[in-house]
Amino acid sequence: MLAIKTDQLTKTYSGEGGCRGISLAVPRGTIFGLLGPNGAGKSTLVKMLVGLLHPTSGEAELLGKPLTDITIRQKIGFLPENFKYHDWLTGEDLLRFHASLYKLTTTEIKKRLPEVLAMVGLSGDSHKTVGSYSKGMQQRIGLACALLPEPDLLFLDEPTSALDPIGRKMVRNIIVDLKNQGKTVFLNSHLLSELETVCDQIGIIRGGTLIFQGDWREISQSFRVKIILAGQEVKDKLQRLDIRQCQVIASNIIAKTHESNEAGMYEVYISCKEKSNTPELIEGLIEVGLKVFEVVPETDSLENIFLQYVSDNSKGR
Ligand SMILES: Nc1ncnc2c1ncn2[C@@H]1O[C@H](COP(=O)(O)OP(=O)(O)OP(=O)(O)O)[C@@H](O)[C@H]1O
Repeated sequence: MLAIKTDQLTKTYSGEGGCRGISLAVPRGTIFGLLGPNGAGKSTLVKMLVGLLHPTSGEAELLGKPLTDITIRQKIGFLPENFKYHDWLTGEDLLRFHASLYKLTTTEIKKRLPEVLAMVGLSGDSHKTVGSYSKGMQQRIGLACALLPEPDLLFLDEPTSALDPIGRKMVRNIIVDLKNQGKTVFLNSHLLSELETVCDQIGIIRGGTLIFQGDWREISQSFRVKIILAGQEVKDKLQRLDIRQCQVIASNIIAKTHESNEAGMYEVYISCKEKSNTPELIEGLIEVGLKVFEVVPETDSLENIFLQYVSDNSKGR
């Protein structure tokens, strides 16, 4: 069962910008992270999905219903990127207002208000006006509004941009709890280290086009080793190195031991298909007469993969 399904979804602004031909499938009960450089089209896509923008073309379904079915919005929570709430309302008033938009009953409001305030850590501040809240508190109350209807699908656009590390952890916990309850979370964030820890799948968007969707761990299977070594004719020897499944990515001299450039201490990055290739690699380096001082395994991070995708011309326009 899919929580989100889009088919060639497109939104352009007078024929420019926005995003084009987005075909996406997000399974229910998962956490999906959308990544992309500034101006890539992430917010445009989210705004179309939550009904704030009409697509120029293409189709989409949320929780099995077409975007045009507005009843489904009662099951959807949304925290916008540029949140700006009514300054003069208290936190509680704002929640009541959103509860009325969601058409929650009096009984549901009575139960849900204290629950969401506790979830976002604002129980003691609900009587204060939103205008007196700090930016982080405003983001928290926005999240509380999005959580009000116990959403089956929650869209969070940069949910932690104003939060301190404690607030970020709180959001992470909320997201993981929702997933454990079978809900779906669609996250838009530049904080890749956060996405890395929670997301089941990611989508990478560049220049308005979706250039990757899937489990980022599957494309991070190759791993690198950083090796500090020394010797004569290091570059030649590295070129002659013939180790199965291993490839030298870069070698930089970090200290000269003689006047000649040919001898010195080098920092070498080598990619290996599998971790089990490492002993063979070290043996190979020693066999060609190099002295190995340090071997540091480096697993690919989501940040590395993202940078590689958005800078690689072969992977999108
Ligand atoms: N209202 C608008 N009118 C005209 N162009 C727009 C409008 N909104 C967005 N765009 C353009 O569409 C493209 C995608 O913008 P969008 O805000 O969706 O990107 P984003 O990935 O969310 O960026 P960021 O990470 O900076 O928030 C950009 O080129 C932007 O200039």
